[in-house]
Amino acid sequence: MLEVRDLTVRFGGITALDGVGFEVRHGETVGLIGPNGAGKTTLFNCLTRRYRADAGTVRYQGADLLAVPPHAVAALGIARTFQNLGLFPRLSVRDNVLVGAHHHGRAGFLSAGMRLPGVRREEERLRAEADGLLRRLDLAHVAGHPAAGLPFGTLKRVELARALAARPRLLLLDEPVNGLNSAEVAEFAGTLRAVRDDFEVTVVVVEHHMGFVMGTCDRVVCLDFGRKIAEGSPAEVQQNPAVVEAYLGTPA
Ligand SMILES: Nc1ncnc2c1ncn2[C@@H]1O[C@H](COP(=O)(O)OP(=O)(O)OP(=O)(O)O)[C@@H](O)[C@H]1O
Repeated sequence: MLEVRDLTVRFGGITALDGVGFEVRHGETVGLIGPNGAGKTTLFNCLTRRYRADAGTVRYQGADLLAVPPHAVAALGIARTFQNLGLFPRLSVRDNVLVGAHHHGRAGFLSAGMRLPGVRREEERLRAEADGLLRRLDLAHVAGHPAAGLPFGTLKRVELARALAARPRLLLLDEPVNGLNSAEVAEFAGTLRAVRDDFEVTVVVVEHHMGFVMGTCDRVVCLDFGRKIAEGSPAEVQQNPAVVEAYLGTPA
C-alpha cells in the first residue's frame, strides 16, 4: 500500500530524514518508534505533503504520492491524527468529526451558500455518518459538547473519530496514547483494534508507549537521527541492540 524509498528531508543544517525506506502492506499496523527528534513526525508530514522531500520517493497504492498536492491527500484515502490534537476547541464534538468528512461533500460554494435542497440532503447524510462514528467510539453522549473542557482521553477518541470520518484507507496516528493513563491506553488499544478491522484501514502509528506498540503493531520501524536503525516484529525490534542503545535503554 505504501512504499517509502530513500526519503530525505533537510531543514537548513539538520537532516530530519536521511534515506529512510520501508513498506506497509494493506491491512497491516506498523509502528514507528524512536527517540525525540528522530524524524517520525517529519515522516508523517511528508506523507501528508505538509513537508517537501529533498530526495526519495513515496508510492501510495502505486501512485507517486510526492506529486500529489497537499489538498488532494485526504481524497486519496490518507487521514492523520496530530500529536497535540487537531481539534477546534469551540466546535462541538460532532462538528469536529464533520470537519473530517468535508472532502466527501460535493456541494460547491454557491449551492452551499444558497442552501439548495441537495446541499441539505448531503449535510444530513454526512451528519448521520458522523453520528454513527460517534456511537461506535462511545462519544454519542458528548456529541453536542464543545471540544474544549472534555477530558484528554475523550479528546483522543474524538481525534480518531475525526480521522475516520474521512473514510481513510491509510490512517496515520501521531502519538495517540500520549498523556493517557494505563486504563485509557488499554481502552484505546482495544478501540483501535476493533475499528481497524471494521473500517479495513491500514495503520501507521508513531508512539513512545512500548506496551501499546507491542499490543497493536504487526511490525515496527525504529528511527534514530533520521535514519532507520531497525525493522521487524515488535519482539525482534524490542530486543535489537541498536534500538536498546538508542532508544529503549537497559533496565537499571
Ligand atoms: N519545520 C521544521 N523546521 C526546522 N526543523 C524541523 C522542523 N520540523 C522538524 N524539525 C527538526 O527535524 C528533526 C526531527 O523532528 P521530528 O519532529 O520529526 O521528530 P520526532 O521523531 O517526531 O520527535 P518527537 O518524538 O519528539 O515527536 C528535529 O531535529 C526537529 O527539530
